[in-house]
Amino acid sequence: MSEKEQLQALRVRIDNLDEQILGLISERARCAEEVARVKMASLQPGEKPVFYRPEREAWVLKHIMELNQGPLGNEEVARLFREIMSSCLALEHPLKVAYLGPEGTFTQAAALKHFGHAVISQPMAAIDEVFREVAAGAVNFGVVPVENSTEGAVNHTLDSFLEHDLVICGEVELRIHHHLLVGENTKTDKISRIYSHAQSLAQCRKWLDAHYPNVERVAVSSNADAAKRVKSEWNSAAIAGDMAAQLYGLTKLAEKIEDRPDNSTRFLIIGNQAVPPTGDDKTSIIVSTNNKPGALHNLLVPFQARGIDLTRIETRPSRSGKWTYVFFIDFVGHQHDPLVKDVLEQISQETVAVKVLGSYPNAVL
Ligand SMILES: O=C(O)C(=O)C[C@]1(C(=O)O)C=C[C@@H](O)C=C1
Repeated sequence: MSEKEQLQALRVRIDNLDEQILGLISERARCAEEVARVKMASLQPGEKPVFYRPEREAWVLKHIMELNQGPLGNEEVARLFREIMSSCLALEHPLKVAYLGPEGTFTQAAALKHFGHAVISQPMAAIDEVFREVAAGAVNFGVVPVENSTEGAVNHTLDSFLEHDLVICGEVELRIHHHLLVGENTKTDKISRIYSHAQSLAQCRKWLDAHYPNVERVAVSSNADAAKRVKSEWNSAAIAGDMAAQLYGLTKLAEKIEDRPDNSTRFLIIGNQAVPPTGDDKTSIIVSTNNKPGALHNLLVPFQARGIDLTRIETRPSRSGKWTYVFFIDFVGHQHDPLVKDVLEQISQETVAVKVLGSYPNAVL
């Protein structure tokens, strides 16, 4: 067979497979519509339907990854199914999600990675605004950054939990790749200013010291804002990611300039809905202790005694008294697990206050 004939035969097979895939996706979507009808029909008076089920979504994605035998990688197939589920959920009920904007930020990329592209995503100017939109019920969920592997905690997010009564419903981790971006009018040999968010400038500090030691570094409100500014300036560049580059039509003068190749950011999904256990969960709590010697040690011993793994601990000023602190603690397990219930009971006896921010599935993707 000639190359042309071979390609033709293969394309006929692909067309045939696509038709079958389309038929199956449509059948799945009809099932999701049916699921929505069942959810609506079984509501008690005054009860609101819960269309989005993160525990079920986590199960579906893990199941697909377990079944997958290639040649596509696990992450790739999970991403495809994430989008199918996102479209099915939008048929049931379109989700509104607020994120730390503007458009083109890594937080938007995290929101789309977690919910898929069928959500209605709304950029907010500040982390606190994301919390307020969710608390007011203007959107179903919010997405905010909480920690970066190079730069540590995002304090605005931690502090917002002290002011709002919201639940953590999920987490998403994103590999952060920064690029040096320029516009079509930029004179690349005359760059005198580099814009980016302070955290991104910090994540690229060594690269900047080596390549642009004498260029002014200007911290702005987001990487997307940085990208927007360079469009109209001929002597400046921005550090931002792929989404911002695409959105503002910038080109990459240098790619992946972050100092650490494993640079990642963890984001939280905040909402009003408690998530049932999946068997692979994490719980986040805030604890305030007496300002006494050994308070932190006493707080941690009950976890150690039960073999519960702590995945993170952060300290922040409590805002209710000078030199008093609260601890943000993440650990493995769900608040309904007997062992976790037990540890929460014990620490609530030994501390001033314990607040469970939520139990949620470990990030699948
Ligand atoms: O199983 C459900 O409850 C559904 O609504 C279906 C479905 C899906 O498409 O698989 C859609 C949205 C939910 O977030 C979880 C799963």
